[in-house]
Amino acid sequence: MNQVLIKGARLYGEGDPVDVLVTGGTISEIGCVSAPEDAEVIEAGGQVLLPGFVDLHTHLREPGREDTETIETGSAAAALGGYTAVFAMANTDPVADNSVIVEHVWRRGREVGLVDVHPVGAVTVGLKGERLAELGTMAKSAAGVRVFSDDGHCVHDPLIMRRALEYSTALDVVIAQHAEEPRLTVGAQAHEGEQASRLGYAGWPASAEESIVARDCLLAEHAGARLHVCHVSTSGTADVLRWAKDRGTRVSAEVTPHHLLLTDERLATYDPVNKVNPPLRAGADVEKLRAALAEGVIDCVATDHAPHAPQDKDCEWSAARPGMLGLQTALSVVAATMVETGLLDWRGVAKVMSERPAEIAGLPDQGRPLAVGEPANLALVDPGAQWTVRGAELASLAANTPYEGMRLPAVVTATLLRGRVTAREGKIC
Ligand SMILES: NC(=O)N[C@@H](CC(=O)O)C(=O)O
Ligand SMILES: [Zn+2]
Ligand SMILES: [Zn+2]
Repeated sequence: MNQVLIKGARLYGEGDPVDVLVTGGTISEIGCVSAPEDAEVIEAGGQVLLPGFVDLHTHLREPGREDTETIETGSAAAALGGYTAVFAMANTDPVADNSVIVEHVWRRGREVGLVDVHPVGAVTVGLKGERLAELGTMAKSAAGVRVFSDDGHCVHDPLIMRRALEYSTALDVVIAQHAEEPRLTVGAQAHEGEQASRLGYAGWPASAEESIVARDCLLAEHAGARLHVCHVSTSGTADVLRWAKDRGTRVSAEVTPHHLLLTDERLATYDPVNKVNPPLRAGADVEKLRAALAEGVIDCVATDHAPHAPQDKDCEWSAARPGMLGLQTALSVVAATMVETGLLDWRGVAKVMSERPAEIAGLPDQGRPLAVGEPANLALVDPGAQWTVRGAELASLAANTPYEGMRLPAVVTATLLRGRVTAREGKIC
């Protein structure tokens, strides 16, 4: 049986270094272990061992835009970023609104084998917001869809959203909402505020997000359903989430690394690499989002990894597509914004990047404790190392990273999926 020995790792960055032996797909021994014959040995030198990361929000672009990302290249980016499971959004072409597409994505992910690729099913047919898609058929398909979202679009019709939430309770699935009241964002190009006025962009108001989140929390509460809020970007949304959670609403939420680090000040260059939906917000929002994540008001970090072709990004701002790469930089941005600031320790990072997202999506074998008998889905992180981001060197087919040339802390040095090394020292295995 395949064996891997991780020598001298600090579990969750705590205590003295220990050796972790992985046999088959399982952690078989923790302590002082001498290397069995034939075991692959990883010298950890005191690095931080965490459960493999789980991304609830990834765009892999297959089928339809294989020129920007495929399940294979996106899986490689995920493995290099420390991920062992990703949720592939439904806004592909054709849309993942039926069991044929979700089963294709699921099977292709298995064939590539670098990360568990879980397809997200669309809530409405063709993401049009008019008719519910066949949620039950997708949930019962081989792909076993557990998360549904029209991401890229908001399920804005309250009657359709109510029906989706009610239907979801019988299937025990979660509806993930891209919260954007479309009537409030017609022509919107940037966060509504001083910067947008100065640059002459139509504003994307915070209330477009907050009004939908408040509405959906109430709809979910009345339906007894589970709601997940995608890419929270405003301070007011954090307040609404706290209010809803205090009432006992079954709501969870994610924040992206870019909304934890970047502000709309970046827009001064007019470079569309900074264009994203929801838009980069003000400094006060960023501060509030970090605090809300540290407190658990926001449950987890999700990348919203959104690859785009050069011709869709290197153009006039208003014509450019929104979205930015995220899988390979997420851990480092979380280290910079949450760990170096003292807001989270590494155990906290395990919670927001692995344990909570696995719970939200109902994955039984991810986000598990680092203990004997548990599945060996692992990420090894060198907390003291730094690296310089180069879009062209990332595994994604696209290169639209907003962190180009930035020096970031913390490097993922190895990733294990069910005991198999998928990435090591920046290379795919
Ligand atoms: N985040 C983005 O700006 N873009 C996403 C869609 C989305 O997440 O809303 C995309 O698919 O490119
Ligand atoms: Zn979205
Ligand atoms: Zn998205």
